[in-house]
Amino acid sequence: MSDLLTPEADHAAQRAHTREAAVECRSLVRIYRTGNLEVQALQGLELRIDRGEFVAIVGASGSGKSTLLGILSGLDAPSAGSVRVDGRELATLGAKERLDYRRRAIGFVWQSPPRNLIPHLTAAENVALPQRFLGTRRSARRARALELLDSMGALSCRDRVPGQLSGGEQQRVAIAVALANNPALLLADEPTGELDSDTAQQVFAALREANDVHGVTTLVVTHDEAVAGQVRRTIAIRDGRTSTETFRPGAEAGAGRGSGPVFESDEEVEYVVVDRSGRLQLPHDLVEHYEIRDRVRLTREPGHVGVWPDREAGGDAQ
Ligand SMILES: Nc1ncnc2c1ncn2[C@@H]1O[C@H](COP(=O)(O)OP(=O)(O)OP(=O)(O)O)[C@@H](O)[C@H]1O
Repeated sequence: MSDLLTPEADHAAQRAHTREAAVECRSLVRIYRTGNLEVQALQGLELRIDRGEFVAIVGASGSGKSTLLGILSGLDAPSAGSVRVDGRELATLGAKERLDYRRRAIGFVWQSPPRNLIPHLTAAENVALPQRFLGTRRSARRARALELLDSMGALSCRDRVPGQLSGGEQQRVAIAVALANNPALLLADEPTGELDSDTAQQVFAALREANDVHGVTTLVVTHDEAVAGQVRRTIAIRDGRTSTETFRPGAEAGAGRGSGPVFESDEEVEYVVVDRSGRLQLPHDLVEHYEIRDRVRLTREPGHVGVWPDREAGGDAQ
């Protein structure tokens, strides 16, 4: 809250907010229609990610995570709202611009290793291929492919086809492919979902490397708490909206932690997202724990707002 900040800190916070974000979604809506059925997969989602951030997206099955990635990757378009990536408004892109956006601005890693690579090409050829779309010369393509494979710890895989690689090796090659055109945004949908925990750690380390060394803004959808626990910022999606955010200042050192409603400690701070109309969604476990029903009572306190279960509605004030 601004009354807790010094004027300098307040200005710095404002400057940070007006800087162009890598990703900015405003009131994002995606409705799927099949016959008479309508599913609102995204229901006014708000999201801002700064350049160079590494963010994990978590949420129950069906909460809208893949739908969001589909839109950010340019494979799908929103039904309403605005989505800007690296300065481009995606909702209004034409077909040609969309293809150009997908080739230049986005790197994508799917959950299933075989889906990421072309089976009859070697690892080096897979990494070289996307660069052809940008007209990069053959020798430069090969050199960049080897450099990226090396940085992903997969140089020894260069002359093997995907069928001769383990699942973890395939995913590390897939990250190199995703980085080939120096994208603004690296998206990964459950990239460790089909791997054992040791291999998952190696693939996750490769994603960190992509973010740290190559500086690419990285967004990873994951169910894996061990993975989410190592990311500085985790955003939870519930019912098609961003609901909570958890910051872990110690995450860079690889300090994994369990999940749970943690408000504030030396290591972890949990925030609830407030949309532009002032709406917020209380985490489910708090709603249950404090027996919150229908409405809450708000109190103005110095420097913060108190949220109280409504006694008349049966809640037990804490
Ligand atoms: N092509 C589609 N047609 C109709 N409904 C869809 C389609 N794709 C997704 N949905 C619905 O939209 C909602 C969000 O789906 P989405 O795949 O984005 O969720 P998710 O959080 O990625 O789930 P999971 O973790 O299981 O992959 C779900 O109710 C899903 O059934």
